[in-house]
Amino acid sequence: MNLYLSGPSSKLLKAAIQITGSKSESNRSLLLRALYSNVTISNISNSDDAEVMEKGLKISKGIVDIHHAGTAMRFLTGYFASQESKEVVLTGSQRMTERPVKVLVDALRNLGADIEYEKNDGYPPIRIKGKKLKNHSVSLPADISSQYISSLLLIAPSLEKGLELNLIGKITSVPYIKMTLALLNEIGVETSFDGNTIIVTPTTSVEPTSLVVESDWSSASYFYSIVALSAVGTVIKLSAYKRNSLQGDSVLSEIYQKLGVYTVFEENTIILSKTADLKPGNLNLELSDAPDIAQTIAVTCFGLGIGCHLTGLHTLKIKETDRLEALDIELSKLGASISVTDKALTLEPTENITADVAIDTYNDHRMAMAFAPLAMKTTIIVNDAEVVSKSYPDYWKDLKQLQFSVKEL
Ligand SMILES: O=C(O)C1=C[C@@H](OP(=O)(O)O)[C@@H](O)[C@H](O)C1
Ligand SMILES: C=C(OP(=O)(O)O)C(=O)O
Repeated sequence: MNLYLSGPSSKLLKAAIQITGSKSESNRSLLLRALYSNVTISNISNSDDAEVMEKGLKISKGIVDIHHAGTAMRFLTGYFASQESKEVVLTGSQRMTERPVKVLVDALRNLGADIEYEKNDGYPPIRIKGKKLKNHSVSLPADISSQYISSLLLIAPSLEKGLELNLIGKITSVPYIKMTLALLNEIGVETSFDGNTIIVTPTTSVEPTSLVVESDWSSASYFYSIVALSAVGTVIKLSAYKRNSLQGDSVLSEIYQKLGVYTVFEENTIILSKTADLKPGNLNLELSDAPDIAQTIAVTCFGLGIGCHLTGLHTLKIKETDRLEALDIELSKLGASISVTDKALTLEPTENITADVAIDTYNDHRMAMAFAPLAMKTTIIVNDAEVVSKSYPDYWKDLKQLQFSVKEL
């Protein structure tokens, strides 16, 4: 499905949108519920990634296909490795077979797991024979993906002696590790994170706990972008958010203030207002704590005609696509002056945006969602627009609510 988009006739927007639950919090909560049956969950994400996670957790034998869901791949690897009597082959989309799992598999093997590669060493598909994991201490590199660490932490309290992790190298995507620990704490598991060492106490049962998933901040980023590209006076309300978010992407409220978007909290709603037409000379940001909002920010800056220098992007090459390359190609088509390395992106200020360009999305939901706000400035085509369902199935419906014209080609 390719979509032709144009923005609302008035650039002064007023709207209120309910955003689905965080896929990161949902997939952690689902795993914890599978381990501790008296955990209940509300505001769970309606995304494909949460759906494949929920289905995967119910399978005991045979093939578990998690499609494009990185968290499901990594979290289920730890889960199945520690579940006696289960034997599965965990696999996913073509792209998933190119996303590395070696660091996690090595760590689990060191704990005693039985995991074999079905095709290429270091990559899915993998055959996992569940076992009681005997060891309780392991070291692993922490600079490639935090999902490996979260996977180990999620099963940690169910291990006989708990778990001690020694993290090697510069820890990446730290807020996601803290989110995992916070959710463990919420169900009553004791943890500590001191320097490079994380310790999780063994826990056989937990008190009945109801986990309320906060709505997804990465999904909110596209509305921050739309507000930044709109006229002064625009107000968009998003729910349901928490003042003390576990999601690192909540840093959006600080970042977009530099682009004239002011955020206030009112109960469980964030109110985004365009208060000024700001044009900072150049936006310099280090995003290793919030990699998923890099595409949104790069596209917003392009739409505003300002330059940016984004660093800390070393994880982007192994996500749904090589996001640095994809941004380079697609922003260039629109007339951007952009350069990328394997961990940074630099955009020069440009005045003009080429109209009616068809943006390729590379099976990456965030390519589709990050480029759509440019319809505030020009007409644009988004190819294979259905990719958004990975994290935000209602995205196009919600843009229509903002009076965007969304037409199938
Ligand atoms: O743990 C999580 O829920 C996630 C961690 C991040 O991945 P990396 O740790 O691989 O950067 C992030 O990009 C992904 O969307 C979700
Ligand atoms: C990187 C992402 O997801 P995952 O790694 O879970 O596939 C994402 O949603 O941007």
